[in-house]
Amino acid sequence: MDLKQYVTIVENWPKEGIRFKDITTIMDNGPAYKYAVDEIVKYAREVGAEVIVGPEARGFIIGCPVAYALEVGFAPVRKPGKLPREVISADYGLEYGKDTLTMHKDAIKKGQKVLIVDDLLATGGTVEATVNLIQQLGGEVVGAAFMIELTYLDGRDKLKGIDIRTLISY
Ligand SMILES: O=P(O)(O)OC[C@H]1O[C@H](OP(=O)(O)OP(=O)(O)O)[C@H](O)[C@@H]1O
Ligand SMILES: Nc1ncnc2[nH]cnc12
Repeated sequence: MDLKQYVTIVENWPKEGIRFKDITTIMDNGPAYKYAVDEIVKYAREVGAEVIVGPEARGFIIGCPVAYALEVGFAPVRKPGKLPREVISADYGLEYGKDTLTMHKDAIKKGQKVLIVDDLLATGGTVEATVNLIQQLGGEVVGAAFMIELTYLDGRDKLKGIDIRTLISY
């Protein structure tokens, strides 16, 4: 399937100069959504993922159905003040901003094989912070999977040593 045809490009959103890749037009198409999830499920099986970790909010849209299909758990990465119990934190930069990410302290077991799933790899800041969180908890990052990669932002440079799978690139 040519998944790219289902991505909508929105010019100058949320800021002047950004070409926003809107994935809601993948999600609202049943076969396209299923194809994207199934491709990441295949990859998750290859790398032996024991738990899926996904960053708020678009990482939930794609990460949760992957975890469901594999019958493994899903651990959310959230912005500060959202998780109710004891958390660990990591700072990161975005294509259009700066923020902090958190995870529950008991979200990952030591030595657990973790696959990070998100909709899109841009500068790599979100995933770099997510890797930091998983490693603080003693998890082993076995891969990172995205529907979309913005290759011109060189996100892979921040993720040296991590196996990366993407379905569409710009
Ligand atoms: O590679 P990076 O430069 O870090 O950018 C990629 C991240 O940016 C977007 O999330 P955003 O923070 O906009 O939050 P959202 O999912 O809640 O919309 C996207 O869903 C990725 O998580
Ligand atoms: N250009 C972009 N489109 C969609 N999501 C993004 N997250 C970071 N950069 C993005």
